Amino acid sequence: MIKVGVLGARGRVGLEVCNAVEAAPDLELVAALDKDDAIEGLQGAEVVVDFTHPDVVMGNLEWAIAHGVHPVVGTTGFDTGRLETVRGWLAKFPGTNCLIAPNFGIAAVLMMHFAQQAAKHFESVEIVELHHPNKADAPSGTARRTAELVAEARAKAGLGAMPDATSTEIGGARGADVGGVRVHAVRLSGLIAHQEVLLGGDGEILTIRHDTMSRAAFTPGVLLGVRRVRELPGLTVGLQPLLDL
Ligand SMILES: NC(=O)C1=CN([C@@H]2O[C@H](COP(=O)(O)OP(=O)(O)OC[C@H]3O[C@@H](n4cnc5c(N)ncnc54)[C@H](OP(=O)(O)O)[C@@H]3O)[C@@H](O)[C@H]2O)C=CC1
Ligand SMILES: O=C(O)C1=N[C@H](C(=O)O)C[C@H](O)C1
Repeated sequence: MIKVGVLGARGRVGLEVCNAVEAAPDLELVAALDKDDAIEGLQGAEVVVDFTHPDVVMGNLEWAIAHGVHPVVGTTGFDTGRLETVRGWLAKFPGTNCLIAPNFGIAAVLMMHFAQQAAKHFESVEIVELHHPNKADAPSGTARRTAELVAEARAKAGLGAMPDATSTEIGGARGADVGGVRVHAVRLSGLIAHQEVLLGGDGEILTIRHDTMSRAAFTPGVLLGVRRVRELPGLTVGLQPLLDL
């Protein structure tokens, strides 16, 4: 049995994770903590799942890594600076590993992977992410990571800047620039989490779309991370390596 703690246990995703851990025969839910619960309640957990808030996740990670609890992190807001800080903490505690994935949905991971593969074949790529209006961060962690993967693939293929004649703009109209890839964020009641990657070339458009229909969609990927994190040394970013992609 793997002893699992959950941070953000009363949140939209945390609730689903607690239910999934409790239903899994090889996992034991030993702590379900939310805002205002002392983090020391994680003592005794081997793995901690974090679905909290970008403002608090770094403090949670610092505590967990220093106490030998392997974090599996869904909370977003990670840029290269934050990832470097986590690597620094892990270097001080080499027995502890950490998995940070901007999206635990298997289909979402495939969408990112397909976008990365397709990127080198197209002159233009833009990303539109669409989420529920309670989301704290924009653009989404998934969109940010997709843009980074697309930018890496374009650089590797020797592609330069995308065509764009915009010379007059109301601020924000062309979205955020993530490594040269434009990312547009929609916040709309009724949505959960959705993304389109638009790839344009010579007389052809390829659209790769992903839709999250229920937050239970994140739990198989989270449980995969919980089962595997102890054998993944250091920091792993994204679920791709666990899916043999
Ligand atoms: N990687 C992935 O696959 C996915 C990632 N996410 C990300 O996960 C995060 C959470 O999303 P979601 O569940 O929708 O958000 P919610 O706001 O529904 O849940 C977050 C929960 O964490 C609680 N919380 C706040 N601070 C702390 C703390 N210090 N310790 C413990 N709990 C705390 C919140 O309490 P209170 O409400 O009182 O502040 C709330 O109950 C976001 O960053 C989101 O982008 C979401 C879906 C999938
Ligand atoms: O806040 C959310 O809801 C989600 N957050 C993650 C992100 O920012 O990419 C994953 C998914 O999009 C749902």
